[in-house]
Parts: sequence; C-alpha cells; structure tokens
Amino acid sequence: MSTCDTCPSKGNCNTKNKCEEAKLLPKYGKIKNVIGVISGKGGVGKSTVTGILATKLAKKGYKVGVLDADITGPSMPRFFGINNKRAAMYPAGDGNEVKFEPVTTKLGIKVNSLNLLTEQEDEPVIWRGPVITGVLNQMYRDTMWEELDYLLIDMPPGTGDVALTVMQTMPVTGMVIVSTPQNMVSMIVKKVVTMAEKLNINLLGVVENMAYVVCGKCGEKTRIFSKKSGEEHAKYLNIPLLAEMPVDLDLVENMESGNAEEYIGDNKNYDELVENMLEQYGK
Ligand SMILES: Nc1ncnc2c1ncn2[C@@H]1O[C@H](COP(=O)(O)OP(=O)(O)OP(=O)(O)O)[C@@H](O)[C@H]1O
Repeated sequence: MSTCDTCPSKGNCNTKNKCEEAKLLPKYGKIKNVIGVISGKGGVGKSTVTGILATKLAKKGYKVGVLDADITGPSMPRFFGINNKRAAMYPAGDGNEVKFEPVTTKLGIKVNSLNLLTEQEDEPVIWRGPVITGVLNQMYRDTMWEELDYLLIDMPPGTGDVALTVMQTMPVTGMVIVSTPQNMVSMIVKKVVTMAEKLNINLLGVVENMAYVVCGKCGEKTRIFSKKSGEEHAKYLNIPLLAEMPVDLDLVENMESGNAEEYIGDNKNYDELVENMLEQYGK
C-alpha cells in the first residue's frame, strides 16, 4: 500500500507520489531526527513532556532543538525560563525573506517559538489556519538550527491544520503521544493515534502524564484519575507505554522559577521516559 492510499490529501496534492521527497527541509542546518510530541487533548502535558525529553537528550550530549508548533498557545519559552528573551530576525536573500536565530537555553537547547518573535509574550495571534501553518513552516525551515541530532516539535492540541501540516510536510521520524489516564482523554487521544497511523507516522509510544501522586511522608503512590493502569490505557491505544509520570509540583515550581533544566537533568525519575523512547526508536 502506498503512502498516498491513506493520505487525507489524496487526489488533492501535486507531489506526484513523491511526498517523502517533497518534505520540507531546514535551510540553515541539518536535522537528523524530527520527533513530534502530540495529544488530541489540550492541557495534558505535551509541552512538559517536550521539555523533559529535550532536557534529558541534551544532558546525554545530543544537540537538541525545540520548535513550538503551538502557535496560538505557545508555552516552551516559559518552560525553559527564556520568555524574557527574543529570537533575532535577519533579512535573508531578496524580498521579504527572513531567517531566525533561535534562543539557546542554559543546556544549549535551541528554541524557536512565536512567543520569542512577538514583542510581548501575552500578545495574541489572531490568524486563520492557512496563515498559522504558513508561519509554522517558515519557523521550521528558516530557523538557524545548524546541526541537530533531535528536533522536538511541541504540537498544539487536536487533529487540525497544524497537526496535519507537521505530519505531512515535515520529515517526522517519530511521534510521542501524551495522555492522562482517563477514558474520555484516551478516546480523544486515540483519534490522533489513528490519524498518525493513516499518515504512516512512526508512533514511539504514549506517556501517561499526571497518573499518580506520591505521598510526601510515606512515598506511597496514589492514582488520581483512574484505577486502570497505564498499560491498560496504552493497550487501548495499541502503542507501547513509554512512562507513567506523577503530578510533580517540584517540577512546576522549578519551571516557574526558570530552573526546569537543572531539576529535570538531575532527576532520575525522568530517565525511564527518554530511555524507553530511544529504545522504541531503535537508538
Ligand atoms: N506531571 C505534571 N505535574 C504537575 N503539573 C504538570 C505536569 N504536567 C503538566 N503539568 C502542568 O499542567 C499544565 C498543562 O501542561 P502543559 O502546558 O505541558 O500541557 P499541554 O498539553 O502542552 O497544554 P496545551 O494543550 O495548552 O498546549 C501546566 O501548567 C503544567 O505545568
């Protein structure tokens, strides 16, 4: 079966069955692996998981970039405590073309986000879908990523324009699904899993976020949303379980004070997630 058979754009595209060759490539650098972090549902922890994966990969010595594809609700700059910085823009070539210099975090992670490009971080973008996807493609292609081992893409919620653009036009080599252990969330997340399968995306597995709380006194784990295990939810999604993550208020506190990288880097609890992801990836 060709990629085109299951493609939502079948009959409405001009790549002449050469869609892999038609994928967008960065103009200023070379990226070995592009990993999308996605969920059908909002607020389940995509940005948090993106930040954890990026930090752990950087700590392992990989060259890492993060593209915040959540154009209307970008949160990666705050995660890394770089929201008071701005990505520089330079003219490139003739006409209106520009290139972006990403902001680099303490660990050397290169980040581009619309919130690093607008004057104020609370300024809204009031754009229709085609403009949003155009800007996203530009941020992917025209950022000076240089050489990267991994580019992580923090996706917006849902199966709309942006998710489709990333899956179809960027050379995604793997996708991590984020969910919380709730039947209703799983049902919505399943839509993204099915969408990715239809587009022949390499699904690496699911992270069950905020699955439990740990008692500060005795260390007992209490599941808060569902008595079902992460494995049961992963089985329903038909993809491997990468990790179950607790509600971690220390992470939130460190993120809010701009120290997420230090906290995650030293926290062995988050090793399982990145190790399992790399294993699924065959690395
Ligand atoms: N494991 C966790 N422990 C405690 N708080 C968490 C955890 N994961 C996420 N959060 C918090 O939940 C909120 C939503 O998380 P996050 O922004 O990562 O979700 P998202 O799926 O990217 O959201 P959106 O759909 O808006 O893009 C944030 O305030 C974040 O700090």
